[in-house]
Amino acid sequence: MAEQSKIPQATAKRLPLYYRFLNNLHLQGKARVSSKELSEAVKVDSATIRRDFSYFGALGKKGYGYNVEYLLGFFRKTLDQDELTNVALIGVGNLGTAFLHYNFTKNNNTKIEMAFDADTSKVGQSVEGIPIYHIDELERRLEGVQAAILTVPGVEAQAITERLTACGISGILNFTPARITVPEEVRVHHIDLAVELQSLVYFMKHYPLEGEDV
Ligand SMILES: NC(=O)c1ccc[n+]([C@@H]2O[C@H](COP(=O)([O-])OP(=O)(O)OC[C@H]3O[C@@H](n4cnc5c(N)ncnc54)[C@H](O)[C@@H]3O)[C@@H](O)[C@H]2O)c1
Repeated sequence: MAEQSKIPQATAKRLPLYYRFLNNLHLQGKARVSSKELSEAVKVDSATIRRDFSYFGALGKKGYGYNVEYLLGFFRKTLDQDELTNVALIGVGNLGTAFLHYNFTKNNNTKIEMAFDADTSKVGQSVEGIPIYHIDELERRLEGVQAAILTVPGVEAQAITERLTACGISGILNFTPARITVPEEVRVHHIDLAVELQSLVYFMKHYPLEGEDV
């Protein structure tokens, strides 16, 4: 990820989005893509796409667009797509089960390797081939896992986080409402659908789209 330190964070955040779309184009045998096409597919305005791409030296030619293979090669290197990050999911309830059914590896560099729950009726089962272990086995099983998805009740989040970080987990995707405290070298991304929905409605009201490319 060395190159990513030189590009703005907002640009870095859009890279997986670009990567996914370009990978699909590549699989369909497309050799090039215009910034307009990209813009419509990933819902990012084309001026932003051009600026983002200029950071990695992909300038695109007028009337030709971008070379899909070149961009993919760049993204793969930057996003470490060739390196798979193993993920553990903690809490196989409504939300957790849905995530286990979703095939993250299809267009991505992450794989849920294992899941944990405290409910003994779930332990020993598997979802889409992903085994569910008892949470008591966390320390014993986490070998080779770098990141975790937290889908347990909020009250359980901090205690589990402490066990995860003690095992060397360096990234947590937190879906619980709890604000978890972690050592400073651990990255936490918090996802709250209620906040996202509220923000969507706010933007719908205050910044209505006019249906044209900005
Ligand atoms: N971020 C969002 O947008 C969003 C949306 C919905 C729910 N949530 C949150 O996600 C979490 C999960 O929601 P849900 O609807 O799937 O709940 P759920 O009750 O269906 O699932 C929770 C699971 O965690 C397990 N669990 C409880 N304590 C545990 C422990 N100590 N160790 C391991 N597993 C344990 C339970 O057995 C259960 O299977 C909750 O914190 C909820 O508030 C977040």
